[in-house]
This record gives sequence, C-alpha cells and structure tokens, in this order.
Amino acid sequence: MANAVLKALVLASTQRSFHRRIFHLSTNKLKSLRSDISTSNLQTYKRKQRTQKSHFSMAAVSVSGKKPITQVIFDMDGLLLDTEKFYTQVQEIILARYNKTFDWSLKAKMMGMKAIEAARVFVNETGISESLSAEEFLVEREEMLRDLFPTSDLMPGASRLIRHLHAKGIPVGLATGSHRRHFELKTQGHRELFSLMHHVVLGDDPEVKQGKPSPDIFLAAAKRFEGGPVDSQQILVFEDAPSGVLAAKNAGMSVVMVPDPRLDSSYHATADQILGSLLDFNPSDWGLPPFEDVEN
Ligand SMILES: O=P(O)(O)OC[C@@H](O)CO
Ligand SMILES: [Mg+2]
Repeated sequence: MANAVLKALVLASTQRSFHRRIFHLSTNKLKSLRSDISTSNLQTYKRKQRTQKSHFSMAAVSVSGKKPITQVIFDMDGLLLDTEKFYTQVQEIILARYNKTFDWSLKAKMMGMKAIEAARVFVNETGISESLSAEEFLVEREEMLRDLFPTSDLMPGASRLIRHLHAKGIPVGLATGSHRRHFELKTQGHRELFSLMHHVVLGDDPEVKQGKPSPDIFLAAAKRFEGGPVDSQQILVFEDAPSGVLAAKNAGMSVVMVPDPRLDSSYHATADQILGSLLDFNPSDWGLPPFEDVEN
C-alpha cells in the first residue's frame, strides 16, 4: 500500500501534474526514492519515509487542502542580510586568544538567538566561561561589530522577493533576534527596502520573553498584522538558522529554510522547504503570486 502511494507521488511529480510544492520540497529525496522503487526495496523506502516524515506530511496536507498563505515573515541575519559572517569573524578572533577555533557546530547553536543567549552558549560550549563571562564577551564583540554592521550587504534575491510580495499586496513582517541598536546599524544602508515591512519585531521587544527557538517572536509578529493575530497556518516564514526554523515550527507556521551550505544538513529536516538561495524561491509553490520578471 505504502509503495503504491509512493509510486503515485513519484509519477505525479515526474509529470509535473501534481501540486508543485511536493516535488519542489523534496527533489533529492524523490530522486533517491525513485531508485528505491526501481529496486523494489520497500525496506529502504520505509526507513527513508520515517526519517523524512516532514516532507511526506507536507505532501499529505497539500493534497488534503492546506490553508492558503496570506502573510510572510522574514528572518533578517543570514537570510536577508549577509551579517552572519561578521559574527563568525569576530568570534574567531576572540577564540583564537584562547587557542581555540570557532566551528560550524557551535555556529549552528548560536545563530538566530538573542545576543545574551548566544553569548552564554559561546562561553559555555567553548569552556572559556571562567576567563570570559557572557556579558564581557558581548562588550568585547560589540566594539568590532559596530564597525562591521553598517557595511551589511543584502543576500541574493532578498530585495526582489520583498519587493515582489509587497507589490502583490502580501503583507510582510520581520522577526529578528537582533536588538534595536544592531538592527539600526545593519539596515542603515537599506532603509527603503526595510520600510516595505508592515512591521518589525526585534529581539529586545518586550513581548519576546525568550529568543528563538521559542515561538515568542513569531507569535508577536503574527499579532501585529492588520486584523491580527493571523492564523499561524497561513503564515510562511523564511529562516536561515536552526533555532529560527524551530521557533517558526513551534509557532505552528510553515518554514522555508535557506541554510548556509556549511551548516550540517541534519538541521534541514525540520523545515518544510530547503532552498540554496532566495533566488530559487518559487512563490507558486506556496500559492503566492508568481514573479513576472523571470530574469531578475
Ligand atoms: O534572528 P536573526 O535575524 O537571524 O538574528 C539573530 C542575530 O542575533 C544573529 O544570529
Ligand atoms: Mg537568521
């Protein structure tokens, strides 16, 4: 029975007659599943099906009719702005003093969090908390970051996607772990673009009691749309960080993840869709108005 359902899925995706979201979500998975079918390896399929539950549950809800996406919430650092590299640079410099190296397993745990939460992870995980407290780390990091943030560049496809959704009347909000001062520094070269956001919820917002992966920030953002709170099932979130993807899922929302290629792929499983870049986003996958400018 399971094999029959799988065959139907694969066939439909091949013919591109099925809901586009399904095959776009799991192109690689489908490729490998196709080979499973050809060898009739049901056991392999079942094992993969268990580990890829999120992809299949999404396929199921697509078929049974999911609520349409009406609002979009963007993360900022590492998703819209190329700022994660600044944190990495500075943290490498600080750790080098202790003859330690900063790696992506630690990065994965810190990114997306509020500053003080990330700082605690940093000093504890690296074992330097006796020499440098989380608060001291933040003071030291701050000096370097405040010169780097104003040079922030947009990530590929960020401007195009925000402008497209705004032009089509899809309300967009921002939910970033960054606090107000950092937000202002990072966005100072991109004011006009960020002004297209219906609202912005920052990490130091009083309603955000706990940072990502707590759902606080996304639930606060859902409330602030016109006529909010908007039903979480109608909100699509864009995130780059494992903690951010979890936060959005904890809030009951759908998530497109655009991870840094250096992030371990085990973090991809929680997201509903994985993209290499915002340029790869196809609004039609989510029932949103399509781009008119194919080249941009
Ligand atoms: O939530 P974002 O915008 O990724 O910001 C978190 C930031 O503090 C750096 O990781
Ligand atoms: Mg981010």
